[in-house]
Amino acid sequence: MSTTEKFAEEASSSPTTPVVHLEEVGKSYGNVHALRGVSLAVRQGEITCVLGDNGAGKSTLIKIIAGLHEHTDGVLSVNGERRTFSSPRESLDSGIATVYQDLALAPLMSVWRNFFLGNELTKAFGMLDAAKMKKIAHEELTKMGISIPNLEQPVGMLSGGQRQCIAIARAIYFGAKVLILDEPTAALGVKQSGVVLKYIVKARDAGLGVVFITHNPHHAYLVGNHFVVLKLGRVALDTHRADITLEQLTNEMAGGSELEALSHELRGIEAGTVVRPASSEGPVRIESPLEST
Ligand SMILES: Nc1ncnc2c1ncn2[C@@H]1O[C@H](COP(=O)(O)OP(=O)(O)OP(=O)(O)O)[C@@H](O)[C@H]1O
Repeated sequence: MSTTEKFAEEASSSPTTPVVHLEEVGKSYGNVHALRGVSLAVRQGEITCVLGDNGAGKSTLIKIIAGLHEHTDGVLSVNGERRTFSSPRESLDSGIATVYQDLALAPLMSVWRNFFLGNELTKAFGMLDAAKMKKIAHEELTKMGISIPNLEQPVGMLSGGQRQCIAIARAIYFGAKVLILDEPTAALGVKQSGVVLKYIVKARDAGLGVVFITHNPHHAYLVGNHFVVLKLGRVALDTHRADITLEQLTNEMAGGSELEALSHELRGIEAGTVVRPASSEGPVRIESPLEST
């Protein structure tokens, strides 16, 4: 069975009560309505993919759940309890771990120090228990199948994919119930993206509710159980895996009618003439019928 088929097969699970629930949530920055009437149910043991183009409101949504911004409308509940987080610590204390694309770890610190960052183990007289932390970090990373030969290495020397995987393993070890991943594959190549997607699936299989923010419908469809597409701050689509194909999801992301218009425009360009500049090294200019008015 191919990895794609395996992910697809694993990505079907039964619905449970939402661990994080947004009902008609809105957020305004002065006159700017970044989010309006957004409802979202995040369930444990499921990967909820939140997709959207630039400016769709994905970051704002994460910031509300992660405690960086307070919502201005609607209701946010965690485990059925109404909440408004006024700090990231409050969100973390509720079992919600957020991994940001660039800020996941401290680049100059070693792998094991990063694993325990903010949760350091101490022994007598408040001394750091380095030996114990190294041992646990090694065991936990190995358990996840993450192979980092030297845990003394600064995290900044690792690949972006390895850094994301360490951040995911750390969240699982420290007992997160919900894992929010902010575009974890955006800066990665195909192979590294695959590795990170594998750990996203592991986090789900460990029982976490995963919120996977992405621009990429292909990555989302490989692992997702539930898909929410945001457009201009509103939910444009909220559906489950059984009810949508990759093609439909991709089309939805591109925006059905916008895609139609683009395809029309491209047909026009194809029908145009290619004009080479005098210097053969210069850019190729395509004269399209759309330009010649
Ligand atoms: N602090 C802020 N003050 C004013 N407007 C903001 C602020 N943060 C976001 N916005 C606006 O809210 C809207 C949604 O932005 P947001 O960053 O949440 O979108 P996004 O989907 O994360 O986009 P991207 O993929 O580009 O990061 C945008 O119009 C943006 O300009």
